[in-house]
Amino acid sequence: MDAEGVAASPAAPHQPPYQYTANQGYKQTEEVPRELLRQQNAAPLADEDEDDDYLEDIFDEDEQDEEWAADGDLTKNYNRQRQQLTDGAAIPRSNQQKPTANTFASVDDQVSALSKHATKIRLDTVKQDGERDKDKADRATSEQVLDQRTRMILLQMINRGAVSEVHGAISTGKEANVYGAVSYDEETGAATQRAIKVYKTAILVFKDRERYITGEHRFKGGFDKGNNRKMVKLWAEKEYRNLRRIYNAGIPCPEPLALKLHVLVMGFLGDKKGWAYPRLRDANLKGDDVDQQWQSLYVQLLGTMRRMYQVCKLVHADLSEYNILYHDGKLYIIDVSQSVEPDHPRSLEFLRMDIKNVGDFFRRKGVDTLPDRAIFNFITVPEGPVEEPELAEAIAKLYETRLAAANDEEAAAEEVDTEVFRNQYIPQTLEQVYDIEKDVKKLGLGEGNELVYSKLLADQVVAPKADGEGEDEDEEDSDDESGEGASLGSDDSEDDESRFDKGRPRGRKFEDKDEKKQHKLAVKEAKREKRKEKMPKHLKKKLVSSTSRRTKK
Ligand SMILES: Nc1ncnc2c1ncn2[C@@H]1O[C@H](COP(=O)(O)OP(=O)(O)OP(=O)(O)O)[C@@H](O)[C@H]1O
Ligand SMILES: [Mg+2]
Repeated sequence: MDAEGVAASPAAPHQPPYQYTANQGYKQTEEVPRELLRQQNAAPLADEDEDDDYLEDIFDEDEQDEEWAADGDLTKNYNRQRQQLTDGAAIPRSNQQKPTANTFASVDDQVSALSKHATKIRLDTVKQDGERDKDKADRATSEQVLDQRTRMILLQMINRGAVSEVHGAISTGKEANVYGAVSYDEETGAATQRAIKVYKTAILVFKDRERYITGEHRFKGGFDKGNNRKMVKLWAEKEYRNLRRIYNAGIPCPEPLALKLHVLVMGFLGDKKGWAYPRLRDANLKGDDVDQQWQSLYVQLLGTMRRMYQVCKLVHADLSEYNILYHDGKLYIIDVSQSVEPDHPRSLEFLRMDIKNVGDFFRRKGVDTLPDRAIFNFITVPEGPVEEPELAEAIAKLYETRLAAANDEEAAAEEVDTEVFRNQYIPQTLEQVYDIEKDVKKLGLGEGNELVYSKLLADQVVAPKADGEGEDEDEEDSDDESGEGASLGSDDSEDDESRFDKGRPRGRKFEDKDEKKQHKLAVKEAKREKRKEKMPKHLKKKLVSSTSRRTKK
């Protein structure tokens, strides 16, 4: 293991450390801090293609307002960066029409100006539990070599004040690395820990993720599996927005703080010294009522799942003891990039899988768990509480009804039922119902409860967000006419009329086909008209920067 991140020589702020050659990309010159040089020599970076725009999109100011999402004061951040950059080098203002010739110069200058922060990326400061995984700690060091794009984004984040220093990896995985970071208060100097999740752009595992995206209306028009970089950016964006929903609903999770391309800054779940909370899997409960603690954690989690479904309109879709952190009796939900909305064609399947994983884990901990089907209904039925302590009370009732009926025979029947449930096909739309006539007959006979999708039928279908709800999470897209929650790829959303379908009673499937087509056409036309009136980006930007922008909520 070589000594990464030994103090680098200070960067020379006036010299661009890179030279741009057309069609060859960026070549480093001697002015590069030693640290950066070592990074470049360290390993072949699979991700590093030599596109002309390899770094350009990072500095693309036109896109910045959209790509840079921060909960802090954007204007302040923006001005601070402008200020800091112009301190170091004369930077041509490039936010007018983006003259191509100038952009390259500007990128060089900006890279140069940012390199003065190079020493604040100190990946040698790895904070990992030695007991937990020694190999992993070693891997952390060898795997945390950053590609230039990521490095630039991190420097930019430092420059903008999103974080003050980036430290070593807390976790290195197949799809993402999570780094520790610190933010120092400008006035008091007080340190706050942060976590930065960096999605890997050169990965094959993402292919598997297609199933979470296919059918996801939020990815319509924005998903291009041929382009890893774009895809990973979408993925990070999805995690950011999902986190925001979950955080705003008051569910314990990392606070989403800033996002740029494939790099996400969030609140740190851990102590003041930078030690992360353990995963639920590794939680070491103490005391003489450990069984009781596991039981109440189980109940807590079921409540959280229902809240996520009913309030955030999300199914986690990768929920397990690995994606939950534990601290002091509280469960924190993490890793939500793959979470889907209830109208995703496979959301119920994912929910069932989540329920199974959770149940399996808690059973291993000795918890008397509820049957999967009962939980599935508890989570999906629209009526009922979505807040504590009512949620826990509702679960207690589920236990009571079960106990009242409990005898050996019924317990056995319950087990069979759970097996059946786990293997049952869950139709998500009426078109997917195998034998609709049979099911309708069942309904007529008052046996609708036997249908696995019984809680989701017409009048009970999960309602979409009421108007005005969820606004808080979409401030920066305030011109997005849909007002939709976590939309992605907002520029290419013309084909995204599915969002209008969202949450309509499934009965709409019965609508006359032509009528439906007409409706779609009308919606499309209306959107086209609306776009015509849309202000060009550069004008909007100018206007925005001349007026004071949104303030922190
Ligand atoms: N906000 C946070 N605060 C503290 N630790 C975190 C935070 N986010 C993630 N971690 C740590 O990083 C680990 C990986 O995070 P996460 O589950 O989000 O990544 P991942 O998508 O599973 O990555 P991969 O699949 O590549 O392993 C977590 O198990 C947790 O230990
Ligand atoms: Mg994970």
